[in-house]
Amino acid sequence: MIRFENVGKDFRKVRVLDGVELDIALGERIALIGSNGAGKTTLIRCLLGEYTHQGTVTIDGQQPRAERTQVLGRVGFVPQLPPPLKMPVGQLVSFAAAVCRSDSKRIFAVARRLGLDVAPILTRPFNRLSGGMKQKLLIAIALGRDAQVLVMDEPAANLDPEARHIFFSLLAERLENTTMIISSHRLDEVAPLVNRVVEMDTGRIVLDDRVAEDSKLSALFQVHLTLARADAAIAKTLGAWQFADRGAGVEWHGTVSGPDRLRFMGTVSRYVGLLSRIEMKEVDAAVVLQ
Ligand SMILES: Nc1ncnc2c1ncn2[C@@H]1O[C@H](COP(=O)(O)OP(=O)(O)OP(=O)(O)O)[C@@H](O)[C@H]1O
Repeated sequence: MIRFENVGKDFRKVRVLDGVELDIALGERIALIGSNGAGKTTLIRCLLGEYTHQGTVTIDGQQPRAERTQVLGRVGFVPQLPPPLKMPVGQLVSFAAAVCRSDSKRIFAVARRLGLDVAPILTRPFNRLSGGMKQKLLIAIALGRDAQVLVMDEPAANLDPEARHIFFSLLAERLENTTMIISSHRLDEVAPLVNRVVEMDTGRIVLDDRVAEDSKLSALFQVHLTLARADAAIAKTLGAWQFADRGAGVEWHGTVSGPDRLRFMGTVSRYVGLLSRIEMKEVDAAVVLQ
């Protein structure tokens, strides 16, 4: 589906991509990881046809640079930083729907599932939305269409736990017929979403590995924590994960998305001295949890 052949890129004589070779099949979900400046965004920009480069990039045989309109019609993109657009939200969605041969209603429906009601903000300039609202709208634009390729740069970074769970469920609905590339600095953020990990360092691919898929993207875990004593800092953290206090600040209940398990454990590990019990059980996501 996607092929990078000996792709190189220089910015003012500085080598930023160097002989990148990568073949990605339909249905593969790639975590593109690497430290700051490794070349991830540059590789994505080459895939989107935004840069000239050495070597060849093809999406299903088409070259993004030469056939940009056709290729972009098939690629959904969620950028790491929202573009500074002053365009009103309604106009932006109509424009995106027209370019992607989709329909505004479909984009609005995805936004609504993510918890963003677009109706009251149709006339508001995009750059006046909050970070989370912008992210939800950009995800809705990318997913509210029939894209065969989804390219996402840290897509869930600004989402609250509930919206993250819905986002993972939306991705789960697309697994069969979509190729995904998810870029991140942190493997723990994206590893549960993917079946292959590609790591870059100074413009080269230094690791290309398969990942075992033993948990569904849409999985949900019920979590019960018992603390040795109540503590304001952990209460605030658990509150941000939408956990409920079930007993004097020491008994906490909540749900965590399957792909967020590692992230959740990482967060609570900061308070390991306070944890006297932790129980995590997979539950049917369709069941309404208390
Ligand atoms: N437009 C540009 N002009 C000059 N240098 C650039 C440009 N874009 C990127 N670079 C340089 O290319 C290198 C790779 O940058 P890139 O943004 O691809 O890395 P990255 O892996 O996405 O990093 P991050 O995780 O920090 O976003 C960096 O050294 C960066 O300074």
